[in-house]
Amino acid sequence: MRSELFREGLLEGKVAIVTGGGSGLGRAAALELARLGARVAICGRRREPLEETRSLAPDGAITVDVCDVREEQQVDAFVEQVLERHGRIDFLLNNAGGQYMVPAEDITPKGFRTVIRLNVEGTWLMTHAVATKWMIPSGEGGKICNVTLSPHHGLPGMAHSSAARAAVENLTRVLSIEWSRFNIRLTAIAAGHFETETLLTKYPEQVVRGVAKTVPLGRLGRPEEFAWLVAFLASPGGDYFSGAILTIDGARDNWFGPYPPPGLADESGKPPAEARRPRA
Ligand SMILES: CCC/C=C/C(=O)SCCNC(=O)CCNC(=O)[C@H](O)C(C)(C)COP(=O)([O-])OP(=O)([O-])OC[C@H]1O[C@@H](n2cnc3c(N)ncnc32)[C@H](O)[C@@H]1OP(=O)([O-])[O-]
Ligand SMILES: NC(=O)C1=CN([C@@H]2O[C@H](COP(=O)(O)OP(=O)(O)OC[C@H]3O[C@@H](n4cnc5c(N)ncnc54)[C@H](OP(=O)(O)O)[C@@H]3O)[C@@H](O)[C@H]2O)C=CC1
Repeated sequence: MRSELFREGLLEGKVAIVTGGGSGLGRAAALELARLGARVAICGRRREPLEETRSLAPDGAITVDVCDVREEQQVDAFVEQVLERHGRIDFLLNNAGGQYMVPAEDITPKGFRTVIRLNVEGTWLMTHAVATKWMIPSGEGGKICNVTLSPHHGLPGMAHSSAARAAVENLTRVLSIEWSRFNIRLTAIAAGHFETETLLTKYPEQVVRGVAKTVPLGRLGRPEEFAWLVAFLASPGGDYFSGAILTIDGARDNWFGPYPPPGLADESGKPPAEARRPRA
């Protein structure tokens, strides 16, 4: 299948890594990069979903490795394997991540560490390995894109993850400065609510039922909308983006709920305006 948006061969010759490529946003991104001609290496903890992603891509476009991004030795071995196989790495999407929903007072020290370790340490280990094994010594640089969370003003029930994603966004900013001398460009995509299978099945039913109503556009994002942004960043169109946090969330960061709020609009859907007072 061809990309619905971009020209064929746009990413010919490029090599990309997508962590967590076996499902949801990671799968959508890996498939779009592969459709555009990139060779894509995906990883995750379970082989089966990764193989399924591979089976959906053009023959030979996607390779699969089991790798837990929290484990330093596995990350090193994975990156070395990709370099052995493909000889270069142009683009890294740190998509593997997540959390569980829980009131903050019920987060145990182990639970907090678990979420920080996956999102912050996992992202860091992969970023550091790709930079030090290829992007810096090759002299070629490259692009690294992290996945974070919108809303930035805090997501109740996800205190651990809100903290972790803020850390990843600042890491993105500081590395975009430090590693500009190596021509490494870093961005973060702050994703709002996307209709992935995990989002629709992992969280409590009442949360899933109501989540679109917390988005001004009134709907969840579609995985392909995320994948198009990733492909754009990987393409020459993304060459001058660095240090930027790109929020893709149907305006969720700026408001909590559909706009106009229910009950406030007139019959045509128009929000109210105050009457002008006569001048004294
Ligand atoms: C509206 C939503 C917006 C959507 C955003 C998205 O990101 S959608 C996409 C989202 N996608 C994802 O999130 C995908 C990736 N997420 C994951 O793999 C897991 O959610 C993970 C981050 C917990 C890591 O898993 P793991 O296998 O490494 O860890 P483990 O299972 O072995 O747990 C270790 C410790 O964590 C704690 N703890 C864990 N769960 C709960 C709980 N429900 N309750 C309470 N506590 C919990 C507990 O302390 C446990 O230790 P214990 O008590 O067992 O000794
Ligand atoms: N869907 C949404 O609305 C939003 C999603 N996000 C973020 O976007 C990313 C993708 O989300 P989504 O596709 O919805 O969720 P998924 O749960 O489908 O994706 C997470 C992927 O990461 C992999 N993964 C998890 N832990 C590890 C690990 N330790 N090492 C390697 N791979 C791992 C999982 O595979 P496996 O279990 O086999 O390891 C899975 O394929 C996540 O970071 C998520 O938090 C952010 C905001 C909103």
